[in-house]
Amino acid sequence: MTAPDKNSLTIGVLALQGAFLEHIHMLKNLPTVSDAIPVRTEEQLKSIDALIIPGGESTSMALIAERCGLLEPLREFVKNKPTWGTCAGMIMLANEATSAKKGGQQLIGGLAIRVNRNQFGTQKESFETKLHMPEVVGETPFHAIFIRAPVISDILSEDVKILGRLEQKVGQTEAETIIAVRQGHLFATAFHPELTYDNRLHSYFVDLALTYYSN
Ligand SMILES: NC(=O)CC[C@H](N)C(=O)O
Repeated sequence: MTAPDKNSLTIGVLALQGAFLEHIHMLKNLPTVSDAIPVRTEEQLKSIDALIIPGGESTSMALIAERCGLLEPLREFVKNKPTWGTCAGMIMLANEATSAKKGGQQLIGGLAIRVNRNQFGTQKESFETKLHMPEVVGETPFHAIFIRAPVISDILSEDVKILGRLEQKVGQTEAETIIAVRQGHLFATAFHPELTYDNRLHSYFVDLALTYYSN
């Protein structure tokens, strides 16, 4: 792995659709981030050390990425650069998705999980809950916002580590359902951490990327 010659990173946020500005604001407050930029072109993708794929609508994001010729460059990027998918971004990073758009939808893939889209129902069924994720954020629980969120229904490789589960049953969805995972340099969360004032998940991801490049 070619190490970027620095101890702070340029992080990109895929800015085709969805909640990308909020991620950029969170990243700009971290001392280990030298720059946080919106990514809309292959050139911008080449200039960053790590990427966040935000929440939004995975079907629209995939269509726009395809039209901009970004789908293949993104597939190459995630092979060896740290990437974090949140909500729709997690769907994009997954190798497989159920409840996908009729006729199928394009994914970037790379993360060996199967996700189920819109697990909790429509916008009305959005909810907030506390999550205990000690390996990610220490002992203080993280306040998580789920908006038409997916869940991780299956883990497809032993390399995938479970980092978070629902603590209680939500509607028809059982407690213990997986909502955060990591596979080496790839990280995925089913909720929207950029919509809180808590930047511990962003900090975790930047540390993951710094560690990845220093090894
Ligand atoms: N908040 C979100 O990112 C929602 C994801 C959306 N339901 C999708 O399938 O893409």
